[in-house]
Amino acid sequence: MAKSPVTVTVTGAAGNIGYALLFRIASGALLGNDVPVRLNLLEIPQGLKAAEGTAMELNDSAFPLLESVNIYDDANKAFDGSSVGLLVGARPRTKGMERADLLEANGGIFGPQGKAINDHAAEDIRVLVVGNPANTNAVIAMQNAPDVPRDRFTAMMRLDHNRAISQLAEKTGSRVADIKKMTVWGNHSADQHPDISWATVNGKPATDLVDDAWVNEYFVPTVAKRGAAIIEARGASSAASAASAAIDHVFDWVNGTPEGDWTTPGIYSDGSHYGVPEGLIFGFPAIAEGGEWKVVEGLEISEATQVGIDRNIKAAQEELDAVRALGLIK
Ligand SMILES: NC(=O)C1=CN([C@@H]2O[C@H](COP(=O)(O)OP(=O)(O)OC[C@H]3O[C@@H](n4cnc5c(N)ncnc54)[C@H](O)[C@@H]3O)[C@@H](O)[C@H]2O)C=CC1
Ligand SMILES: O=C([O-])CC(=O)C(=O)O
Repeated sequence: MAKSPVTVTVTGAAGNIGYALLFRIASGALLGNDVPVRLNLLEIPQGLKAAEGTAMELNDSAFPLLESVNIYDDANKAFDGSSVGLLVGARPRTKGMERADLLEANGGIFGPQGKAINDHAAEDIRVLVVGNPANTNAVIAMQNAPDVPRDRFTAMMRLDHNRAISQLAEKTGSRVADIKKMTVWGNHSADQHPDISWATVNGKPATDLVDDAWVNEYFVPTVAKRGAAIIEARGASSAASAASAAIDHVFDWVNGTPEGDWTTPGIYSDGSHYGVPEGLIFGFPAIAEGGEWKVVEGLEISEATQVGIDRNIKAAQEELDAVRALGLIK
C-alpha cells in the first residue's frame, strides 16, 4: 500500500545547504524511497525569489515522490502540519568570524520558529537544527515549544561524525563502511571531542591501529576544525556535506540505526548520561529505535574523554548563559 505523504519544512531553503538538501529530500533519501514528500520552504522575504527558482527546478526534476512544493515567509504557515523540520536558515560564518559572533545574529531566528513549531506542527514533529550555533539554537527552539516533547529537538553533530569516520578510514587505509561506533561528544564547534575509544575498523579496535599522537595531534583538531578548513579552501562554508549529514541524521532517526553500530546526534540531555547536565543539547553516542534516539549506556570513559566531555559542557553552558543574558531562553 502506498504510504501517506509527509510534510517536511526546510528553513533557509534558498541558501547553499538548502540547494544541496532539497533535491535529495525530494528523491526519497530523507525518509525512504517509498515515502511521498510535501516540501514547505521557509525563507526571509529577500530569499523568496531564489526559493521560487529552486522550486521550479524541483518541479523540473519530476521526482515521483514529490507531492508538492510551497514557499513561505511566515513560519506559522511553513510549519503547519509539518512532521520534519530542518532548521537550516541562519547567517553562515564567514572567514575570520568566530562562533560566538553568531549568537546574537541567529538567536532571534530560532525562538519564533520554535513557537511556530509548537503551535502548528504535526504531533510527530521531529526537528533537526543545522544553522549555527546549532546546539544552542536547538535549545532556543526547544524552549519556545513547551508542548512538544523535548527529545524531538536535535542538533546536527552528524557532519562531525562523518568527518571523523572519513579521517579514520583514510589513516587506516580502510573503507568508511568498515568503521563502526565512532563518537563525537558535545557541541558542533571547535570544542567538540571526536573519540575513537570504541570505534572499530573491520571489527578491530581502532585504538590498536593508530597511536595516541595521531589521535591527539592530528585526528581531533582536524575533525574539530574542518568547518574552518573548508571555509578557507572553498571561500564558503560546507554545504553539500552538511546537507548529506542532515539526510543521514533524519533517515536514521526515522528508520533506525543499523544493527551493531551507532551514530552521533546532538540530543536533549535529561541529566542521566555521562554527567552531562539536564537541558543541554549535546552530541552523544546513540542508536535510533522506533523513531527515538537512545544514548548508548555503560561505556567506560577514559580520562581524555572525560576532559573532552567536561570542556564541552562548560562551553555549552557558557553559550546558553550568553543567550540567556539576551533574553532568548529561560
Ligand atoms: N551544523 C552543521 O554541521 C553545519 C551548519 N552550518 C550552518 O548552516 C547554516 C546555513 O548555511 P548555508 O546554507 O551555507 O547559508 P546561506 O547563507 O547560503 O543560506 C542561509 C539561508 O537562510 C536564509 N535565512 C536567513 N534567516 C532566515 C530565517 N529567519 N528564516 C528562514 N530563512 C532564513 C537566508 O535568506 C539564506 O537563503 C549556517 O548557520 C551555517 O553556519 C553549515 C555547515 C555545517
Ligand atoms: O564552520 C562553519 O561555519 C560551517 C560549519 O558548521 C561546518 O562546516 O562545520
